[in-house]
Amino acid sequence: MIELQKIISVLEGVETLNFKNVLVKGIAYHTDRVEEGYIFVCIKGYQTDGHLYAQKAASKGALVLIVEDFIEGIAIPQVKVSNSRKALAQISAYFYGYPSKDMVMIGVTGTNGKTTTTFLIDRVLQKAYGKTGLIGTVIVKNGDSYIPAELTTPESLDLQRYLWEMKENNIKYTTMEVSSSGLDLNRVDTIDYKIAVVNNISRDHIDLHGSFENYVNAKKKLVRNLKADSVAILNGDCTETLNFGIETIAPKITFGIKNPFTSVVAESIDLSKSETSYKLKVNETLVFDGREIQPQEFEVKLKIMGLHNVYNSLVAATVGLIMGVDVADIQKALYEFRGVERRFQLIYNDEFKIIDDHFANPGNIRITLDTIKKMNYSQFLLVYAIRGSRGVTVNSENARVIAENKELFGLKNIILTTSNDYVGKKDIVTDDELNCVVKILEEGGIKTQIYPTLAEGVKRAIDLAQKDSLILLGGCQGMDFGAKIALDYIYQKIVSRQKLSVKTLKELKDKIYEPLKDRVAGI
Ligand SMILES: CC(=O)N[C@H]1[C@@H](OP(=O)(O)OP(=O)(O)OC[C@H]2O[C@@H](n3ccc(=O)[nH]c3=O)[C@H](O)[C@@H]2O)O[C@H](CO)[C@@H](O)[C@@H]1O[C@H](C)C(=O)N[C@@H](C)C(=O)N[C@H](CCC(=O)O)C(=O)O
Ligand SMILES: Nc1ncnc2c1ncn2[C@@H]1O[C@H](COP(=O)(O)OP(=O)(O)OP(=O)(O)O)[C@@H](O)[C@H]1O
Repeated sequence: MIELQKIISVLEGVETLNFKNVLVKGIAYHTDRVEEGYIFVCIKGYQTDGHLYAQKAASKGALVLIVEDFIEGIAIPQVKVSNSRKALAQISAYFYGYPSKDMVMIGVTGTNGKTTTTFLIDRVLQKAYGKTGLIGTVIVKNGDSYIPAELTTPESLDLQRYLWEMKENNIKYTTMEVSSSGLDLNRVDTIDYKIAVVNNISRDHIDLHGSFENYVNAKKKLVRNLKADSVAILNGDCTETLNFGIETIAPKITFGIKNPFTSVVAESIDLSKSETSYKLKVNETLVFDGREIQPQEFEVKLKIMGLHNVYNSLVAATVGLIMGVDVADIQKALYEFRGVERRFQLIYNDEFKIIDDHFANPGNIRITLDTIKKMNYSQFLLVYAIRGSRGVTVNSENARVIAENKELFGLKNIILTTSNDYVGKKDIVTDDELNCVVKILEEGGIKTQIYPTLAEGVKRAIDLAQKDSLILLGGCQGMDFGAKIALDYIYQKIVSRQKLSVKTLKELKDKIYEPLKDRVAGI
């Protein structure tokens, strides 16, 4: 229990009403989580206003309200601040004893690749140091245990609690995804990142931020807040990302594959097989935390495919190098990693291949198609599930990138579907969303086959597949519905073609569903 006076001493310019120095047991920003003796922080949100729930919070036992406007008729102490989200971040960090100060915090932002890159970095650090923390879109991992994540970057209160739990578990290295919303909505205020990574910047989340400029500006907060003894790791092939360099006083390390003058570069990249390989070259002496890493080169091999994963693994290797991890451990950790679900995930690799990918924004679509161009296959089939609820602008931008890559698509080998048979009401694809995609593809000279349900679309692609075809399940496929439909259908087809004994049937089932067994394969 902490005195209210002490907690609010970390806030600037507060005004109080009915002040009493009560003892505080906890903090909540949602009424559902309020308990006796808690502070309730009233946040003016996008959907509703937390101030409207103050009475309910008080009746559940809240002892104090943090408000942006005093609320009449509630007798408990009220502390008025100019920004409740900011205040939530500050009091949460104080309440949990600033746990991040005892850890090396690594923050990864960027439009694409945050999840994969954080998993890869975590793998490298885990190999070297044993217990590590990882926070992102898929999971929150504290050493050996993990829970599914609610957001990419948790709300500040939850984030501080996770970090406190990690500190209690003696975790010294935590890697986390830092989303634009996380930065914009003060979720990571008070966290000092020792290493900040900016993977790449392209258009995304315009619906959340209002404009691309606002989105980029939100992301820049990550490097702006770095101290001089930290480091910014920037993608040297992406001009938008390189611009982040002038926003920070921290030293910079660049990585890339196109610009041979980046600090760390990947050369001789081979994407033609089911495994990826390249030569990592450190072009200059890297200095971090009193360590000097001399120019050198070594081989990197990956089980995960795709040009984007060359970038993601370059970042992880760079973090490993500057953290003093042995090259052999870096190589092993990167090679052992089997990928994260729906991130260019190879889910079937037999007479033909099936890859499952988000395919969600222009950057992600472009790099996925660029990778596909470098692969060997007899025929490429794209099952593209349009994103419901994202609107015409987002869907048109995505369709334009597909149309720019016309050379990949022969006659009618884009199968357009919706996931209306699987998603909830709010994600149903509207006629406008479907029509804008069809129009852009047709204007770009690409013909499509349209199937209203995901099940029909996926099955059609499998029926069309020939030896060495490559099927990409891209777009909104729910969590893994597209993958499940595909594997179920392949299983049924094989079973109906052959007379199999129970033992071989089981073997077949195990083999086919293997990639889905452990969907968070990074663990
Ligand atoms: C768009 C967005 O970021 N929304 C976040 C925002 O919600 P909001 O402003 O709409 O909140 P609201 O529903 O209006 O409620 C206002 C306040 O009243 C409280 N309330 C509300 C109802 C009630 O019964 N009782 C109650 O106390 C709420 O807890 C909240 O404090 O603040 C909430 C509390 O902090 C977040 O949970 C919520 O994330 C929602 C769930 C979400 O989907 N966010 C996504 C868009 C997001 O943040 N994504 C990024 C990745 C995307 C990127 O790269 O930027 C991420 O980091 O996950
Ligand atoms: N470095 C990269 N550059 C461009 N695209 C990438 C990169 N890494 C991954 N991608 C693409 O983005 C998709 C999502 O990858 P990942 O989940 O790692 O990114 P993310 O930024 O965390 O996105 P999300 O928050 O949706 O999980 C991948 O399937 C892949 O197609």
